[in-house]
Amino acid sequence: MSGRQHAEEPQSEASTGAPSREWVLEPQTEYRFELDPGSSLAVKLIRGHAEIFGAELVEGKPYVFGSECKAAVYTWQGCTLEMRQPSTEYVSEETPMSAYANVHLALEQMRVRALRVVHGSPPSSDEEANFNANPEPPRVLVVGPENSGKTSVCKILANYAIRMGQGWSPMLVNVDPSEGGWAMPGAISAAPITSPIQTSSPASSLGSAATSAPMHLSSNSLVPIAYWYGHAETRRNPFLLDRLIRNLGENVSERLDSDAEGRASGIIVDTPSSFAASSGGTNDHRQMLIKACVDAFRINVILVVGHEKLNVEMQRTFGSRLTVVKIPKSGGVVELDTSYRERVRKYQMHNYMYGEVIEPPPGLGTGYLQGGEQTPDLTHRLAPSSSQVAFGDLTIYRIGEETMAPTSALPIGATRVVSEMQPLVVDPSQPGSALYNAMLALLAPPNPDETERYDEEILDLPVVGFLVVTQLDIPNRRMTVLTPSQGSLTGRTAILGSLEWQE
Ligand SMILES: Nc1ncnc2c1ncn2[C@@H]1O[C@H](COP(=O)(O)OP(=O)(O)OP(=O)(O)O)[C@@H](O)[C@H]1O
Repeated sequence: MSGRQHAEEPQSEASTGAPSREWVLEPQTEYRFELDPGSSLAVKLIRGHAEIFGAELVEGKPYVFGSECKAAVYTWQGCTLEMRQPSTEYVSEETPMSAYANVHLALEQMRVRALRVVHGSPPSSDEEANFNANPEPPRVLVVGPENSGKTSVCKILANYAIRMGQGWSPMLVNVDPSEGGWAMPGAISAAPITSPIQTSSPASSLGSAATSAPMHLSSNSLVPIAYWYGHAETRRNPFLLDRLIRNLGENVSERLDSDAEGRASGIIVDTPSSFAASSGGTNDHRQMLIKACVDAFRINVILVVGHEKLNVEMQRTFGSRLTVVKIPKSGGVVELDTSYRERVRKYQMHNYMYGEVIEPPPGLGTGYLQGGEQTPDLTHRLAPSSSQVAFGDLTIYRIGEETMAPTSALPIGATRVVSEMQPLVVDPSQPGSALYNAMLALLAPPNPDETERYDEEILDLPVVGFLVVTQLDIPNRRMTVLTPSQGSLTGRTAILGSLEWQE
C-alpha cells in the first residue's frame, strides 16, 4: 500500500471534535472515500498537488463532503492530505488516470486544431501530413454499463479541458434522466463548463446550478438548458426521450453557432447505463437512443468505459465514420444500489428547492469550501416559496400516458391506447390525477407568434423551473405549490411525470 497514514491525534482545538489524520500519497495514487448517511468529511491538501475528478485542490483549504458522497483524491506528483471523519477510506495505486489523461491530450489536440481554423491560422505541418483540412472539435459520447464511472470520466475530461488555461468552455451534456445533472431527476440537460466542476455531494454531482440563488452569490452556478422527460427509467417512454435528446442537441447547436470559440471546446455527453444493456427495454430502443445522441450532438468520438461487447458493437455500428475507443473502468467506482440511487434522487430534489448546506465535521471551524464555494450558508441555502394556485391558472399535461380511468369508465368502443407523444391535459379535480406530491416541470412560454404554433409544441419547449404540488384543495379548486422562484404561475404550462417529491 502506497498511502501512509501518518498521525492520528486530535488537533488542539478539537478536543470535542473529530480527530484529524494525515495521509502521505505516493505519485499516481488515489485516496478513496465513502460516506455513510448523515456523516461528513473534510479533506485538506497540506502539501503537493491533488485533484478530485480532475478539479485541483487549493492548498491549505478544507473541502467538505456529505450526503453519502463517494469520490477519490488523486495525485500525479504525490501529496500529503489531512482529513476528518471518513466512513470508509483506502488508498489505491491502480487507477486508469494515465489512460484518461491520454484521451484528454487527444481531445485537446482536436480543440487546438479546430480553434486554429476559427482564427484562420495556417495548419501545422502534421495536419498537412494527415490531409486534415477541416479539423473538428471533439464531440464525445461516453457509454458504459451501470457503475462503470461514466459520469466521473465526463467530469475528469471537462475539468482537464478547463485546466489547460486556454479559456475552453466544453459543453457538458447529461442525457441520463435518472440523474438530473444540474436540473432535477427526470430532466436531461446541458451546460457550458467554464470553471472546474467541484465534487462535494451527489445532490449536485455535476456542480451547482443556479435556481433561485442570486447568481452573484454562487460564482460556480451554471445556467443549464434542460428538457423534461419526467421519468427516471429510459424504457418508460424511449420515443419521447429520443425527441428530447434531439431537441437538446438542436438547442446546444444553436448556442454554439454564435460562439465559435465555445464550439471549438467541444461537447462531452454522459449517458445512462441502459444505453449499454437493455434492462427491461428493447435492444432497438437502446440503439435508437444512442443514434439519437450521435446525430443530435454530431458525435465524432465514442468512449466505451470498460465493456468489451459494447465496444465491439459500437465499432461495428459507428467505427467506419467516427472514432470508437475503449477506456478502462476505475476499480474505485462504487456499486450503487437501488436504494442509494433513490436517496440520491431525494437529495437532488431537496437541493433544487432548498439548496444544500453540509454540516462540517465537528471541530473544523469556519473558512472551509463546499463545492468550491466559500461561505456555504449564503450560497447553498435557498428559501422556496409556497403559494396557492387556482386550478385554471396553470395548465398541466402528462405526455403519452393513459388516464387512470378504468376501462369500464371509458365510452363504449374507446380504446386506452394513447400515442407516446400525445400531450394529455391533467384535471386536478379528478381523483387519481396523481398530482399530489408530484414533481412538475414548468415550461418556457410557447412561441409568441400564434402562426408558428403547432399541436405538439409543448414537447419541444425547454424547462425553466420545477415545482411540487404539496396540497390539493378540490372543493375550492386550488392547489398549493412549492417552487424556488417567485414568478407568477398564471397562464403557464407544466408537465407531470412519474417522479414524486419526498420530504
Ligand atoms: N476512483 C473512484 N474512487 C471512489 N469513488 C469513485 C471513483 N470513481 C467513481 N466513484 C464514485 O462511484 C460512483 C459511481 O460512479 P459514476 O457515477 O461515475 O458511475 P456511472 O457509470 O456514471 O454510474 P451510473 O450507473 O449511474 O450510470 C459515484 O458515486 C462516484 O463518485
